[in-house]
Amino acid sequence: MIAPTVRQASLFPHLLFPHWLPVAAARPAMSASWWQWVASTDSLTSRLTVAGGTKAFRVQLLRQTIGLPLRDEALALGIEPRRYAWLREVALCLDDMPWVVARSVAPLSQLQGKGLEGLGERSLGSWLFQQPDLVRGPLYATCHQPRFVAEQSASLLDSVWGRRSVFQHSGLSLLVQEYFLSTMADDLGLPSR
Ligand SMILES: C=C(O[C@@H]1C=C(C(=O)O)C=C[C@H]1O)C(=O)O
Repeated sequence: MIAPTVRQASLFPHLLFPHWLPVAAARPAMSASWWQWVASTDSLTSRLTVAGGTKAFRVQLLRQTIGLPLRDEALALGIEPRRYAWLREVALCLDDMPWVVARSVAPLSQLQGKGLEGLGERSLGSWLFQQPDLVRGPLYATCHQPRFVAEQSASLLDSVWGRRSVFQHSGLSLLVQEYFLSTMADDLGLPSR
């Protein structure tokens, strides 16, 4: 594959981007404003709450079930594709306007005793970032649209940037995939890429 020039990467990222790139490799195609969001490693819930100002932050649970992960999700978690997993899809909303949609995946066999099944509309981040031994793996970025399963998630598919990483905590590997929507760009005056 011939390496794209910075100009090509910024003009036609969809054509030149493999699905997931290490976040630093995606930087030439990303504005500085978006880099601040996509490359951040602290809690997205906290950042959205602050950025939203007086807007009310809410986690809208779109779907939470047991099912088979997508092939690239299983690869990211280092599990067999045919292994059942905990699947969670949410929209992170400010004043009921979705700014981010997220899909998280964890191997079912690793969930015992973690209490994640009862998370409901509490933010996964509020649980994750309380774990003292939490380790976050490298961040990857994409400009491709998310592949969600829940119908209402699919209708939200207007992602500007996506990112994902694997969190490790006491024997649990949790893949968290977050897609920043154009509604967030509009509300915060962020660039289109
Ligand atoms: C990982 C975090 O949790 C957020 C909340 C999620 C949820 O409730 O399912 C999913 C992804 C995150 O954007 C975070 O706040 O950084």
